[in-house]
Order: sequence, then C-alpha cells, then structure tokens
Amino acid sequence: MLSQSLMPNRTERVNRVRGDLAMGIPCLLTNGPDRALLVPLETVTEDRFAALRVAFGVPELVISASRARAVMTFAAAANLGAGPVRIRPPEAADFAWYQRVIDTKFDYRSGSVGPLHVLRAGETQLHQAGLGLIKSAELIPAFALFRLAKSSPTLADLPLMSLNAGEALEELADRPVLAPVASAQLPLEVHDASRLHVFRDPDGQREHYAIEIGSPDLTKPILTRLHSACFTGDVLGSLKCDCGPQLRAALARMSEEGAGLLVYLNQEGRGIGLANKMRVYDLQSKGLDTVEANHQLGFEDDERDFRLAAEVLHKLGITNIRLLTNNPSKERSLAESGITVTERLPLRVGQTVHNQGYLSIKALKSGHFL
Ligand SMILES: Nc1nc2c(ncn2[C@@H]2O[C@H](COP(=O)(O)OP(=O)(O)OP(=O)(O)O)[C@@H](O)[C@H]2O)c(=O)[nH]1
Ligand SMILES: [Zn+2]
Repeated sequence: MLSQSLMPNRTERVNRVRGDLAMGIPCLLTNGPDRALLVPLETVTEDRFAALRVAFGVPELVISASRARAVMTFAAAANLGAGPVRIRPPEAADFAWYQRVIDTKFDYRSGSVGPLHVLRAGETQLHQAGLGLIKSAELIPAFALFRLAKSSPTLADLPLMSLNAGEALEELADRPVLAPVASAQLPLEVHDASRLHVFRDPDGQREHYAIEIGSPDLTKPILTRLHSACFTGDVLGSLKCDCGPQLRAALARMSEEGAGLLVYLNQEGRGIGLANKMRVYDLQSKGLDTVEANHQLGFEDDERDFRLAAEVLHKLGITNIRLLTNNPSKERSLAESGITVTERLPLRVGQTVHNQGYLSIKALKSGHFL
C-alpha cells in the first residue's frame, strides 16, 4: 500500500525525466520491444558520452526537421517531413562530431559540417518522444539515441529513469493543468486595488500568474491581456522587441477602464527559454530574422501552448474576454479551449529602429496584425 502510494504517476515520471535530461542524465525510452537511451547533446558530459559509446556503440543523431533544413544543403534536405530527422554518423564519430552538428554558433552559410547521412525510414515514437521531451526541458532539440540490442544487459541496475514513448507523447500533448497556489492584494502604480494570483504546473517548478486589476465584473467580457514572459523587454527595457511597452500599455488601458486581467505566462522567448532566446539573438545579430533563427536552433517559429492561458481563465471563472493582442493564434487557441473572445483589441506600441525588422517579420511570417 505504501509503495503503491509512492509510485510516481505519468506526469511525475515525465517531470523527473525532464529534470534528468536538463542535468545531462540519459533516460531509457521503450516502445514495445525497442529500447534506447535518450542522451541530450546539450547537457551530456564528454566522459558520460564516451562511456556510453564504449558500452553501446555509435548512437544515431536525432535532430528536428527545422534544424536539418537549416544545416543541410537544399537538395539533401528535400522531402524531409515535419517529424524528427535521423542521421547516421560516420563510424568514427566522437563527442566532438556530435557537438559540431549542434553548435549554434556555427555559420552554415559559409560552410557545412560535412554531408549528413539521413536515414529515411524507421522513425518511431522513440524519436518523437525524445524530441518532445528534450524541447520541453528547453534544451537544444538534438539528441543521441543509443539503441539497445535484445541481448544488451538488462538496465535494471543502471540508475536511470525509464519511460514508455507512447506514454511520454500522451503526457506532452495533454491539456495543461494548473493548480492555484497563492493569491494576495498587490497595490500597483496603475491601480492600487490589484491582486496577484500564482498558479503552478504539476512539475512543481514553473509558475504562471494572473494579475487582477480592480474588480472585474464577471457578468461582462473582461478586458484581458495574455503576455508571455520577456525578461529582456519587460524588465530590462530591451529595444529589440515591443514586449515592455505592450505590457505597460495593457496595464494602462486596464487602469483607464477601471478593471482587467493580465495573464503573465512564463513562456520566455516564445516558449524556448531565455538561454535559447539569447542563442537566437546571437544568430539574429549575424543577419537571420526572428523566425529563421528559431529554425536554425531547431525550434518551430512559436513553441508556446496558449492552453495554459485558457486554464488560468477557467480557474478564475472567466469565459468571456476582450483580448488585447495583435496575434491571431492567441485568439484561435483560446477559442479552441472554450474561451469566447468577444472582441480583439490591437496593441500597437513600442516601435523602435531596433525592432522594425522583428515586427515586420511577425506580420509577414506569423500573421500578426501590425
Ligand atoms: N524566440 C524568440 N522569442 C522572442 C523574440 N523576441 C521576443 N521574443 C519572445 O516573444 C514573446 C512575445 O510575447 P507576447 O508579446 O505575449 O506575444 P506576441 O506573440 O508578440 O503577441 P501580442 O503581443 O499579443 O500581439 C515573449 O515570450 C518574448 O520573450 C525573438 O526574437 N525570438
Ligand atoms: Zn520581448
């Protein structure tokens, strides 16, 4: 009975794996009879990688399709689908070879890492789950997959977390659930009757906030802003984006109207985390635009899950909103999660000479109303 109650459930096991991957500890992925060790290339140490290579041979390299398109020649990348891309490394490939393929500073426009041998068939749930897990740990989406032959020694003695690939994929796709943790009055410059609510992901680490300005009338659509964290813009006043001015303009509008709700989501860098955002900024300083830079690293244009915002709204008993945004996908995603957006209110502020290109790419490639 005690051991049963201590048995981690699917969510808890996936979260433990995420923590291990972030520390560079491999995890065992299974899919029916297939077993493999998932090794994140960003965090694994050279010693650990070398020991695994001696024990299990040369691992497959797995990268996202967007990364493959960014680092391979146009012809070599032809006919790649959207799923993970499997690459067979040369027999002599060592740790340095894998690191070169994932090196975010390498400028592929002036050369290449050499021809990459893409394995066209055989992509399985192991690869999809591996990529999903690595991305959800905000790591560079690239990993080594050490296949374990049927005759490999049992791994029971290795202190590794084990996960079924199908189970991991279900967990990653599941509707997010947030738990309200704490809330208190917080007088703000824009309105002294404000309240901050903290919600927590079941991973126990990531938190998202709702800031209630005044006393919103729940019988009417609530003036709402969904704002994704931007440390550089919100806190430091970066001129590279429009986040800080948008945040302040949204709060000012709520203050003018006397009430509103700011949902502040910890989805830094459109969901890739601050470290990766700095990597894409570095690529942008070399001429890539905001979307190309995300792809170069191996991410999609936008990795955010706006269902989190719907979850916050539902938890606060809000289903009708007037949404301050220029981003059509926020509106779409909320509608799919049962939130009625009665009106979309544009939020065009904070244009600078430094973010002109960024904003025009958002309009051109991401369909923002700018
Ligand atoms: N990956 C990446 N993220 C960026 C870049 N510039 C800003 N961001 C992030 O983009 C997000 C912008 O969030 P929001 O302002 O809420 O959303 P939006 O998609 O611009 O939509 P609206 O502002 O509502 O119109 C934040 O998470 C920023 O950290 C960039 O060049 N690359
Ligand atoms: Zn920003």
